[in-house]
Order: sequence, then structure tokens, then C-alpha cells
Amino acid sequence: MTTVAIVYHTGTGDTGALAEAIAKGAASVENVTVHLLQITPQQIGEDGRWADSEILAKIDASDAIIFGFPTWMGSVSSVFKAFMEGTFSLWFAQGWKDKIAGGFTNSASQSGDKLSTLFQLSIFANQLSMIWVGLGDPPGNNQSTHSVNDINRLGTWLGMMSQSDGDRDATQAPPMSDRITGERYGRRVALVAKRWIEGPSAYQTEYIREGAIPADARGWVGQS
Ligand SMILES: Cc1cc2nc3c(=O)[nH]c(=O)nc-3n(C[C@H](O)[C@H](O)[C@H](O)COP(=O)(O)O)c2cc1C
Repeated sequence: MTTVAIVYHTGTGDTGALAEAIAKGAASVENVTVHLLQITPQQIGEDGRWADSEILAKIDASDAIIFGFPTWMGSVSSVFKAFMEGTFSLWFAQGWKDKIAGGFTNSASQSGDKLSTLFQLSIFANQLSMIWVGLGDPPGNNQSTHSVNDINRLGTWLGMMSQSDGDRDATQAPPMSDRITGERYGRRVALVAKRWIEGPSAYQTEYIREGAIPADARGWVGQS
């Protein structure tokens, strides 16, 4: 059995909706158990660092960890930053060395400087000597025939990015194309982790046609 933990912070639920999509994708892989773990301000101590032994035990027992947070002020959200700093003793012990890592972030603007926060996160994972897994799908929405309904519509590689319109709540934002992209990313990380645990026979590379438009994404953003 391979275990994937999705550890995330969300302020108003948008990043949480993406975390659920990623969990769904990871859980679609046979023999994979998924823990969906939310980081909250209540778990932060007086020293400003995150601590929660129950959640930490579940993360410790996982083979892969996918981290997620909203991009705030062009940076990792403060609550998630407290989580990162809360792993300081783990860094000393290199306690997550050789676990598989992935990451996602969500914000209101198309760019919103999200790339800088994925940089921050990938450096964090590498400081812990984890093995980073990028998105693995080609960029969408970059030709005249493409649209916002494309998988990977924001065109990123380092990790998963989504965008949530500021005037929509978490039932609609991020849009379906981002949620499907998230599902695919969760599945990819779970497959890579499974290969890491069970060996090459447990894994087959999954490709996508460039600019593929998922049929059920249409209509979500009001387009036919
Ligand atoms: C304090 C704060 C800072 C923000 N900074 C950014 C930013 O730098 N770039 C951006 O695109 N959106 C920014 N936003 C918008 C949020 O990223 C956006 O509303 C996101 O969907 C929130 O996700 P959540 O519902 O998971 O909290 C900011 C929002 C807040 C509250």
C-alpha cells in the first residue's frame, strides 16, 4: 500500500477545493491511501511555528506529500509558512528524506506571482531532501483555438497552479479545468510514489493530447 498526504492551507476555501480534486486524483490509483490534511491558524503555537502531533504522524507515515496554499502578497500564505517553519526539527533529522513531494497554489490573478511561491515550496522540499515531482502536462490556452477550459490553462511545469475569480466562491472557483488539472496531478504524484514503493512494474507513463479540452469543463465558466 502506498500512502499520499495532501497538506494544505486555505483561507476562503478555493485552495481547499483544489486540494479535494488532487486527493480525488491520487485516490484513483489502485492501492493508494490518501490523507487530506488541513493546516489552520489554530495549530500555530506562540513561537509562530506550526505544531500538531496527530497531523504530523499521518504525514510521517506517508510515502508522498503534496503541499498546497493560496499565494498571498506574492508569497506562501503565512499559515502555511508557519507549517514550513514548524518542520525545523525534521530538517535537522532529515526525517522526510527520499519521500516524494509535490505542490500546488491558487490565487486570484492569472499570474499573481504564483511561480515565486512554487519556487519557495520546491526549495523547502529540497531542503528536506524530498524528491520533487512537477506537473507533467503540456501547457493549454496558448493558441487561438485553445481556451480557459484547457487542462493546465495557466501553463506551468514546476507544480500545480490554479486561479480563482475574486467574485466567485469555492463552489465555482477554481474552475473545472483547474480541478481536472489538479486531479491529474494528484494521480501523477500517486503513480510516481507507487513506483517508488512497489517498483517499475507498478507504473506506466500517462500522456495527454496537447490542449485537450475535458468535455465536462465546458459550461463551468459559462462557455458552450
Ligand atoms: C492577504 C491576501 C493577499 C493576497 N495576495 C494575492 C497575490 O499576491 N496574488 C494573487 O493573485 N492573489 C492574491 N490574493 C487573492 C487570493 O490568493 C485568492 O482570493 C485565493 O483564491 C484565496 O484562496 P483561498 O480561498 O484558498 O484562501 C490575496 C488574498 C489575500 C487575502
